[in-house]
Amino acid sequence: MNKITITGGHVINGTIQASGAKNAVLPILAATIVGQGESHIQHVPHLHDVTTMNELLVQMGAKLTVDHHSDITICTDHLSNQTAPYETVKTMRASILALGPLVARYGRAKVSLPGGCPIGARPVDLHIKGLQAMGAKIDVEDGYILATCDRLIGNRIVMEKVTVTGTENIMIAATLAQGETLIENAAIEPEVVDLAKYLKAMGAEIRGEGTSKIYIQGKDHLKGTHHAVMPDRIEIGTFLVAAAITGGSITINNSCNDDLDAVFDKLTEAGAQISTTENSVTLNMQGKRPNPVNIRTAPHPAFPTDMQAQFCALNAIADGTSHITETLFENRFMHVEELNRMGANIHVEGNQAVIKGVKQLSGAPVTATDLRASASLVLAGLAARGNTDVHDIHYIDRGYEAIEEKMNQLGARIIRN
Ligand SMILES: CC(=O)N[C@H]1[C@@H](OP(=O)(O)OP(=O)(O)OC[C@H]2O[C@@H](n3ccc(=O)[nH]c3=O)[C@H](O)[C@@H]2O)O[C@H](CO)[C@@H](O)[C@@H]1O
Ligand SMILES: C=C(OP(=O)(O)O)C(=O)O
Repeated sequence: MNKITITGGHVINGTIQASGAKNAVLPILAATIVGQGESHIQHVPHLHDVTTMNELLVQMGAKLTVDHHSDITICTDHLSNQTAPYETVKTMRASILALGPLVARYGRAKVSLPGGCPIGARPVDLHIKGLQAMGAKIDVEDGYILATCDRLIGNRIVMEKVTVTGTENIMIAATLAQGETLIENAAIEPEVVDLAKYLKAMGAEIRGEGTSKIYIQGKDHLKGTHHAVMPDRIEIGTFLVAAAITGGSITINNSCNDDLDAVFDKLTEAGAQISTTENSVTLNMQGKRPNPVNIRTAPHPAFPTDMQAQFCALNAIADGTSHITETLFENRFMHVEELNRMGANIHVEGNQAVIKGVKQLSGAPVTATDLRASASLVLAGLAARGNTDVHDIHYIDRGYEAIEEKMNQLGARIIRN
């Protein structure tokens, strides 16, 4: 079941519910480590990465139960093992998020260095430097980060680059440190804010989340709590593009519209009509061919790199030429060659893709190379003439809950085989 077949040419039309955000639930699950007692987490999406993070916590000694379809209860009172092994970390880079919480709560952590990821080198030097600034002793041996401390001590940490999981790792660790930590040049992504909301409900004292300066006053203990995970803005963006690329219309309930300004702006520029209510968004493309849109990815609130591949697919059938510049990851254009196999005309020079829109893509066998590359190939398949087989589709299950069910509910023809 590692291939899906999309029969193109069916217009996306209808209503779906957004799932909980992958990039919020993963740090929140890691943050359960710093609490005592049970946490009840709602809107947990069924994703491969979530299963991996849960397995990691259970291997460490956490007690975890699935209460309803998407609610879990987790208790991390007795973690006898503070290791994140290579076998787990190599499939999910977010496992690095166990480092800060483990060393903060247990004074010890052994986390495998994340493996080379197809979208770029993705070092974790800033996670390490931040924890060192708080007094952790860190050695890298045999592919593992070994961190130890008596108790972390709050400090002023200036991040050399904006890093989302780096900010999250330090922020979680600082909640149990002695004294105050200031993270400067912090990431302001909505998922960092959702994590801070969870930590504050556990009793943490945090100010400034959502800005580039986050202040954390360390506490002796934190307790388990309730939290509902925020909606997945990248899933929402991807389904909006699905409607736009087929000339259709869609309403997505449980949307976080304030976090999607840059994506809405580009879809509007592409010719879509977008309207919102407090927690839903409706896009209508009225059967039109998209206008080409230029994009430059950058940290929030600019255009998200996790939506870049999907807009490559949209621009591939646009009426004109567009330029997409990727500024975050050095190797995030692997979908381009596959889109070209489907008749797209895209040329990559350095960190820029020049896309000459074609009237029609045609179905072809293609191979997914990473999570968002898979999404872009599915989107292209929806608009293409004939059948598209996307091989190595397992990547998509890292980040999209029940993607073929949701797409088929909207009129797509997708089967997994
Ligand atoms: C689980 C999760 O939330 N993943 C998201 C997170 O990844 P992730 O947190 O890994 O991405 P970062 O924000 O850390 O990466 C931003 C840039 O900083 C560099 N860097 C990062 C850390 C470090 O120690 N040293 C360093 O040089 C990276 O190589 C990259 O060029 O943010 C990315 C950028 O929005 C998204 O694409 C990912 O979906
Ligand atoms: C790159 C992504 O995720 P991760 O950081 O988990 O690899 C993504 O969600 O597009």
